Amino acid sequence: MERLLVLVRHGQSEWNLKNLFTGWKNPDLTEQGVKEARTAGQTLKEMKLEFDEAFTSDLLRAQKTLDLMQEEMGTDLPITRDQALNERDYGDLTGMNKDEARKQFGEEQVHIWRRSFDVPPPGGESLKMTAERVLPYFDTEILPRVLAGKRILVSAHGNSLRALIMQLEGLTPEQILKRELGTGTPIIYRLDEEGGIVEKIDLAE
Ligand SMILES: O=C(O)[C@@H](CO)OP(=O)(O)O
Repeated sequence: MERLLVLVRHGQSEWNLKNLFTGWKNPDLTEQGVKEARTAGQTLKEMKLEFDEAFTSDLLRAQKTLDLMQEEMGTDLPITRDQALNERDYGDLTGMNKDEARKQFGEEQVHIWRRSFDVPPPGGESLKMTAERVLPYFDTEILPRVLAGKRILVSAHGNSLRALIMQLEGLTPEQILKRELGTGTPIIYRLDEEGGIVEKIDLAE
């Protein structure tokens, strides 16, 4: 039985390009983001990976990434969209330029908001809070399917995927916060019957 789980962060969005805190805002992909998504689909096709179902967030950039990947793979998978997989909510920082925020609040404070485990940005979610909604969803909706032999593709976001990867790979908060996920770069996992990792191929490495 092939217990295949592939995670992909959406391609570059307009707000990634403008260096704005994005969170639950809904910008589209840039031209480069479209290319990244297509390349991700082509790569999975070249690797002869096949899927039974796909999951994505409630946000356009992740949904569109999945659609473009499917176009390249020539598939029409059943898709489940859920806001549990959305990006971390950046609260009051949403829409602010990341360099401007550093000038206003200081480099260290902004780093704490972006990459500490349990300090939320004002009015937003910490990675811990993000994990508290992503992981129950993963554990009830996605993992059981993978363990039952369904091959699953997940298109989501930098911080919602960090939460997933932290659990999957058994990483500490320090380890996961150092891990940056490239846009449109799939990570391929094959799991054993208990959800342990048998094989991991990170196309960014
Ligand atoms: O702005 C955001 O929503 C995220 C992802 O682009 O940013 P960060 O890398 O700062 O968590």
